[in-house]
Amino acid sequence: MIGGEAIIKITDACIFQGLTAVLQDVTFTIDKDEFVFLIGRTGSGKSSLLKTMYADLPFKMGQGEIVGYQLEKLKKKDVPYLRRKLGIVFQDFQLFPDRTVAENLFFVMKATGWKDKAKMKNRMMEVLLKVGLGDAATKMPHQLSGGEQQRVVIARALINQPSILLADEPTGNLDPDVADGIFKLFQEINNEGTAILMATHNHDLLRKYPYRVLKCERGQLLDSKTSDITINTSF
Ligand SMILES: Nc1ncnc2c1ncn2[C@@H]1O[C@H](COP(=O)(O)OP(=O)(O)OP(=O)(O)O)[C@@H](O)[C@H]1O
Repeated sequence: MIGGEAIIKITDACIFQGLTAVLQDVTFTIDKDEFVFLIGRTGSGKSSLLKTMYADLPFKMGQGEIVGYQLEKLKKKDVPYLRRKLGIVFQDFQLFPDRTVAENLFFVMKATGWKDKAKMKNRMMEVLLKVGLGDAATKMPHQLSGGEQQRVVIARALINQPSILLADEPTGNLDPDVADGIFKLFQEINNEGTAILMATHNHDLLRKYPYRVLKCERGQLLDSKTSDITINTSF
């Protein structure tokens, strides 16, 4: 186990897409309760880094520990357990369009070992209330706005009380006002003790909220804790 309050500790890692090294010498730590932005130009490696964190891409070099799992030693059978401890808000993890919101949430619960119907129903309502959608359980995704659908995706990510949320462009396709609401929801979740690592291209958010920044640039990962990072250029 990693000491202190770290939830993610990556040392000398290399992030690969196939045989191509997308990022090299990646070293960073994220503590419990931290909110961290992940930025960089399109194609610079943000999604690849996040995917490596939840074992969608193999961890081939260096050491990595996330929510108590050693990434370099991770077995295929461990992956679902790792993912249970992470909340993942990704654009390619969207809702099933032909199932209600409740069915979408129950699907994840069943897949992650929930069995007791009453407990499942309670938890479903809890996470929907948390994201401000207490009346959405019986709706189909297409009956919800883009922002509301994103809230359901966040509710789904919260089901198993993750200690960190990994989010890839969660405000990407939303109007600025709606995006702001979604961002505030992430802040609330963070204030209640869940760490957040959020990839974003949204300059306004970065200017408005001076959280720590990790930046993918020319095959390296820069950290605002230790380097001067410009957020105005080279997105
Ligand atoms: N499935 C894949 N197979 C092979 N190469 C990939 C794949 N996905 C991404 N890449 C490559 O890996 C590099 C990093 O891509 P990645 O998607 O991680 O960037 P990103 O910073 O998330 O970009 P964006 O801001 O556009 O989402 C790019 O050169 C990209 O072309």
